[in-house]
Amino acid sequence: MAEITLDEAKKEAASLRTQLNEWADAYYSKDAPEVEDNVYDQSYNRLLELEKEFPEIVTPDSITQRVGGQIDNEFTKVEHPIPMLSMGDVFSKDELKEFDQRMQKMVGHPVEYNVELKIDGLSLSLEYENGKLVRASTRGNGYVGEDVTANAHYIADIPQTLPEPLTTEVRGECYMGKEAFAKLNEEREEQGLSVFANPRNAAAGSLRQLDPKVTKKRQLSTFIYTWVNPPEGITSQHQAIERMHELGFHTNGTGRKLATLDEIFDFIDEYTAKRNSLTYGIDGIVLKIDDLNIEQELGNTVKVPRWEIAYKFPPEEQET
Ligand SMILES: NC(=O)c1cnc(N)c2cc(Br)sc12
Repeated sequence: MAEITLDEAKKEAASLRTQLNEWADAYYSKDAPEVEDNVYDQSYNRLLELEKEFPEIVTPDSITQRVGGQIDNEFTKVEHPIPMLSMGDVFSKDELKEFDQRMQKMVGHPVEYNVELKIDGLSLSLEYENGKLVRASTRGNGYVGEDVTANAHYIADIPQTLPEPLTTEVRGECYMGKEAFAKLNEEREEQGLSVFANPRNAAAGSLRQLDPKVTKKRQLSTFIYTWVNPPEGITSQHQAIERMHELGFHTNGTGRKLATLDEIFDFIDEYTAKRNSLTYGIDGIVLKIDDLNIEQELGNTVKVPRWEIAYKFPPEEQET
């Protein structure tokens, strides 16, 4: 950590707490996230770093002292032993090239990527015991999330029972399609209710409901893209997606295993052009090293996995 004085640490910590409280309130109390998960996580981790370096600056009301790290609410808390990390972002093809060079340097040879759409929703974990859905949870701060199992029973594309008695965990994105979003806001406007700013907020507000009957009335969907503990024989991300699809999970069929940057750039150009015509929101493209063993070897930094990156699109022009 760069050398800073106690006084500077106090000032920076106070500023981080104010900002994090505002973001957490927007996310947890208003279902209107103001920033992406990884922006929130960076500030939260910086505050943790300062409080670790200068324990005397910790205050009882600091957001790091709260159960789950955020404003507590009525949801049962769920620990994520394998954290639901966000992911690093890049905003240009040059930066993607640097990422690829970094991967090749670390791995020692060229790597293949599974390239997938980055869905604009909120992260969701699904846990199964002997093939039965026993728990669904949000990411929360990545380490502690909220139990939304009762609501997950009302999301049509989530398999409540698997065709095999697997005890396993998968993760993905809960989202609201553009059509369902427009219909929901139309209904809310007719009822004189506030409207959701975007499908992501609508999905958050519909999944993070204390009353499952409200979730039941909303048309939520999922795309599942991570197998936390894949069975023997599943050695690549591409294979994991295919097998999860066979087990009944709703996976996004656009993923491709690509080996060259030119192919990846073509994929980015293709979905930049297709973005507005998709029935769901995307905010970028995700590159993941396809070989799961390499992913394991590379592991994560304190904040994000080393082996994947999100290429972010510019914000969508709002239709006037
Ligand atoms: N395809 C994917 O891996 C993917 C899609 N959509 C997202 N919002 C995210 C977020 C993380 Br973290 S990974 C991922």
